[in-house]
This record gives sequence, C-alpha cells and structure tokens, in this order.
Amino acid sequence: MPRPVTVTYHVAPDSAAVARAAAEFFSSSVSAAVKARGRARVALSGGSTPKAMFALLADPSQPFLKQVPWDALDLYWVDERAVPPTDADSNYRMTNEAMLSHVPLAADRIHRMEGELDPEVAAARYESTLRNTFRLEGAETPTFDLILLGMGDDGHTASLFPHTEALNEMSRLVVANHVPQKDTWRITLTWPVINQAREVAFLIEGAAKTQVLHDVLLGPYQPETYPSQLIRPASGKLTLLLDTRSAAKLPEPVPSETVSGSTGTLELS
Ligand SMILES: O=C(O)[C@H](O)[C@@H](O)[C@H](O)[C@H](O)COP(=O)(O)O
Repeated sequence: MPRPVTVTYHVAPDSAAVARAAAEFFSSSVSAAVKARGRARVALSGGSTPKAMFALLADPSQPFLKQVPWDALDLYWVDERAVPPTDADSNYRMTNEAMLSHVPLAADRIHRMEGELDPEVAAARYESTLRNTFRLEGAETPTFDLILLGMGDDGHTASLFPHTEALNEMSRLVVANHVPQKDTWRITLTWPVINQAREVAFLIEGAAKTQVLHDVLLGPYQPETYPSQLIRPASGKLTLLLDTRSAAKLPEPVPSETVSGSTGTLELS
C-alpha cells in the first residue's frame, strides 16, 4: 500500500495566475534549498503547462530573474522525448527557448537527457550523470531539492504512462519507456527517485484535467491506470499548483492568507 501523504493544493483563478504561483513556488523552494545546503538541484517536466512559468522566471520585468540564485542551481529533467534537442517535441528545446537561453545559468549546470541517442543508451548515460553529480554510492537514490511534475489527462506523470513497463521499475534511477499509446519512446526518472525529492509539486491546469485529477486524488488506488498515484513523496508532503478549472471537482479550498487564490488540503492514506 502507498505511504500516507498530505496534499496541499493552491488554486489560482486562471492560467496567468497559475504560472505566477508556480514561479513564486520555484523561486522560494530553490532559495530555501540554497540557504539550507548551499545549492539546489531541481528536475523539471516538459509538456505545455510549465512554459508560461519558465517565461516568467526569465522575464527581466519580473522579480524572479534577480530572486533565483541561478549560480547555485543545477537543472535536470524528469523526462524527455526520444528526439534531438532541436526537435519541436523536445522538452529541452521548450525549456531552453522559454527560459534557459535568457537566464544566467552556466551550461555545465544544465543536465540534459540526450533524446537524440538510443533511449536505452540515453537512460544509462543519464543514470551515470545522476550518480556522478549527486556522488551516489551503491544503490543510493538521488535526493532532488525540488521535482516539478505535470499530469496528463490519462493520469500519467513524467513519462510514466498507464500500463507501461516503467511503472514496475523500482531499482533503476532512469529508464527508457516505450509508450504504445503514443507509439514512441521516452526517457524518464523512475517513481522512487521522484518520491525521494525533498519537495514535489504538480503544476496542472485546464478543464481537460478536472476529472483525472479527481480520480487520481479521490478515486480508488489503481496506479497501473493512474500512474500519478505512485507519487507519494517520502517527505509525506505533496503540493499541487492548480487553476479553478482543474480543481473544480476537489473539495472547496479556502481563501489563503499567504498566497493569491485559495488553498485546500487532503490526507491520502
Ligand atoms: O514530457 C512530457 O510531456 C511531460 O513531462 C509530461 O509528463 C507532462 O508533464 C504531462 O504530459 C502534462 O503535459 P501538459 O502540461 O502538456 O498537459
């Protein structure tokens, strides 16, 4: 059975407000990690939702470019498509265009998954990258300071798709995962690595996610069908950054004193 977790969900009124809430969350989480440990190691997801947040972080008219301690940050990816970094489907390309090429983050602090390689080779090489940069020994798992996730309308997260091999992987750090639903290959962190992070947050928005978010959080535990249910961080905490549309079938949140919008909590046993 999964470990119990307290889910805190912040609900913002619209897409722009979600992106701002996510940028604020990212900035404060990274700053807290650097204050506590001198550095921050963060893994980002791709897809479309995080793009607006990345653009806000890089926008010189916004406070984040100055707030984020970029010189103490190492950026990794949660997953990548099996395509070159120049491909329109590349998570790296999206992140580079929206943020990386506009922020003072040194190239050797950007740890790209090599989607242009054979997926199994790319997964093995990324696992080596994690072992080397986190200085892991034996069967140790890396502890990221923050992992930012999205959720597909089929309940997948990272590239952990329903009824795929990667859901069963509990010892490797990174795997290649064939996704028959999309007839494609992906490279992805495994769910035990995600659960080891000090902080895990989902960034989810839009009416297309309303039902699946309800089913993942409030429906029966069936992770083969809803892989996002595998995300039960060892910290016992999980944060969701939502808009009113995606949160429409969750218990009504209450207006928050600390962040714009409203906040709710759920205890998942
Ligand atoms: O490579 C990817 O696509 C992502 O890592 C994936 O897990 C994404 O977070 C979800 O598919 C949600 O994607 P959207 O934000 O586009 O809905």
